[in-house]
Amino acid sequence: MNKLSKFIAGRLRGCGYAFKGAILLLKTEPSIQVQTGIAVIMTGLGYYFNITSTEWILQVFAIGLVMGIEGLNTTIEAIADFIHPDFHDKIGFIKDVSAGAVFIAAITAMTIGLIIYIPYIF
Ligand SMILES: Nc1ncnc2c1ncn2[C@@H]1O[C@H](COP(=O)(O)OP(=O)(O)OP(=O)(O)O)[C@@H](O)[C@H]1O
Repeated sequence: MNKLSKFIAGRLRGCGYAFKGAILLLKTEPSIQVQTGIAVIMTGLGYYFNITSTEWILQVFAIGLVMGIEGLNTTIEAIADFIHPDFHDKIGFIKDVSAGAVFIAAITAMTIGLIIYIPYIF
């Protein structure tokens, strides 16, 4: 196998692991399941109100932002629990700021949603 084929095979294997990770998140993480439900509802609303291409881009971006950061939050929680299963102030801080990042993304997504849909509803 030459260098390029090895490189491509490695990237494809990486995509496979990443896909497996996304499926694991969907199967095991309640917050991701809720966010997937919200994403489906928002997609339905997008079709119902026939939102513009720019609004679709913003909506898809907002959904991806929240779910991506939630995935990272899950990872950080899992690492924290693995390296230090007992109670520790530092672990509490790490988990709190990680959850804070999800909160910021969620508020951003909610604001985008309100800016898009308020003019269609009222
Ligand atoms: N080992 C620990 N040491 C100190 N504080 C902790 C520890 N584990 C959890 N906490 C505190 O409890 C909060 C919730 O932690 P937990 O791991 O249950 O996350 P969660 O937000 O409930 O995550 P999920 O619902 O995604 O499992 C943390 O943000 C932190 O304040």
